[in-house]
Amino acid sequence: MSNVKTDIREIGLYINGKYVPAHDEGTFDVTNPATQEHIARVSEATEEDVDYACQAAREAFENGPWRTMSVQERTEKLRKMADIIIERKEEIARYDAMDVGKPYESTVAHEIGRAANNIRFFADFVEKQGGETYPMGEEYLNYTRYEPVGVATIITPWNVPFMLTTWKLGPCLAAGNTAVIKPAENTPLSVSLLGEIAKEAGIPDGVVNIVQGQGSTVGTAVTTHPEVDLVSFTGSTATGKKILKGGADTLKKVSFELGGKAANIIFEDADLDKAVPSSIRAAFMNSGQVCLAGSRILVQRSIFDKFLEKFKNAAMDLKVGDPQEKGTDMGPLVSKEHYNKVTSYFDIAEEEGATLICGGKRPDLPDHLANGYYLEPTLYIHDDSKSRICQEEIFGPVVTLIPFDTEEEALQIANDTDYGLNGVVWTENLQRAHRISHNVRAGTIWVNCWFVRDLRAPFGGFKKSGIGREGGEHSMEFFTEAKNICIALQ
Ligand SMILES: NC(=O)C1=CN([C@@H]2O[C@H](COP(=O)(O)OP(=O)(O)OC[C@H]3O[C@@H](n4cnc5c(N)ncnc54)[C@H](OP(=O)(O)O)[C@@H]3O)[C@@H](O)[C@H]2O)C=CC1
Ligand SMILES: CCCCCC/C=C/C(=O)O
Repeated sequence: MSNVKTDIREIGLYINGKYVPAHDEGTFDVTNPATQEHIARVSEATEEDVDYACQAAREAFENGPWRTMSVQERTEKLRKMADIIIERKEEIARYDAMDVGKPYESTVAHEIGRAANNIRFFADFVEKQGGETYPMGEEYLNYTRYEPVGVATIITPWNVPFMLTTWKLGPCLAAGNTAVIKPAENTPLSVSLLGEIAKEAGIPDGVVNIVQGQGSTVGTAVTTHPEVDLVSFTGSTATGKKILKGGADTLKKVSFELGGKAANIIFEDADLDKAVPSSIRAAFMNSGQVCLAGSRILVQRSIFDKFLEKFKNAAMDLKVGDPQEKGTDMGPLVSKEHYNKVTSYFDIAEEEGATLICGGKRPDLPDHLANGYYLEPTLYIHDDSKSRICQEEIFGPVVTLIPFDTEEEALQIANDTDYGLNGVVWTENLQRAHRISHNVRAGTIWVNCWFVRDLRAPFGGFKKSGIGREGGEHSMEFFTEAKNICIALQ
């Protein structure tokens, strides 16, 4: 079976270097959230398929050339993979636009380049990686090797399917592990291409495998399989807990990037010409379906009205529409189920006494988009930081403005959450910027900017936003076992 491209795409599982149907030939359908059109029929992995994929990954790890080939040879193949991703970036971005509803223009301009860079960066990283040596006088010498762990499961969410998968696959493969990837069921298209991309890059069969299907079945099977040594997961906190429990019996090593509810704190001395457009991006990029979204905007009372007016005008200027079209800022939400979840917060907000400033409904759109899951950028004001709209991850184009008076109050509100993925501070006062950055309990703090990424930096969450860190040496630490070798010299 090939990864055939017709109007309705037929997508197989990718196991041991081939696209194959499921054992029982079962499939599931994928729809385009912009229109509800049926766009793909995807093989749904059974437990036998998951077992076949995990065994293939194990065999490739133990007996294939991947783990033992020279770093130069391995990284050459990874760089080739990155080159192919760039060559095929339009196609990959079209796929993300089709099943996620992600605006094509920004995906092709930013996300796919980042995806290629995720692979290239870790190829470069391992090539430069050294080890430690600890001489014990003239008698003994210790030296350290960083060896691959084994078979990794990579589970990614629907909001950024391709880029987030490569963010894990890059260090996984660079370290010499093999992988079984399970993309989100709603958005299998772009990630399915990684099989043929790996093959073309010369990566041996069995090193990259892709199983498709539901989280509750295929996800559970692949994260509890005895041949799987480590699980790198990005998704919700609720699923993270299940994976941790399911992996306990076989002591799987885990790295979790989970949900968020970031505070974006705007002090009265902030440069609003920068803070407003950046806060708009933080609120509404990817229709707000972003773990790092600045969904709680804390604004100092003395500038509250001024900020509100500018922010509201900018939000209402965003173009909501067809993700395939140029100029679209916000596409639809990913699915009916998710649309229902997000819109349920409109009732919750009303019950909680929040003030609706704009949005809270579907936009008027042309007939061909009448069935899409679109929402207007939605803005509330609420001063109860304990309310559900201020506490829960809505994961849609819905943000709440919360007024504050003092720095202490801003910090108290910012930290009043179970999450701790990231925070944002806008101020021209250097001392205050440091103070706030040190005291917000989150894995990344952006000062006078948002979502600026250096792939060497640690990335991950405090509290219920994750376990472990990704990025540079942090990813490599997860995907390797450090081994000490002690040699008697006399
Ligand atoms: N911290 C970070 O870097 C990021 C975090 N996220 C978080 O991801 C979440 C959004 O994604 P969402 O899809 O709703 O999250 P889910 O946790 O529902 O799904 C994420 C992935 O896990 C799979 N999955 C679901 N149940 C299980 C299970 N029991 N065992 C194994 N795998 C399972 C899903 O498959 P299926 O879809 O088929 O059910 C999907 O592939 C948000 O909370 C967001 O904050 C998103 C991006 C970045
Ligand atoms: C629309 C892009 C959102 C990306 C969210 C997660 C980012 C992770 C990373 O940069 O590694």
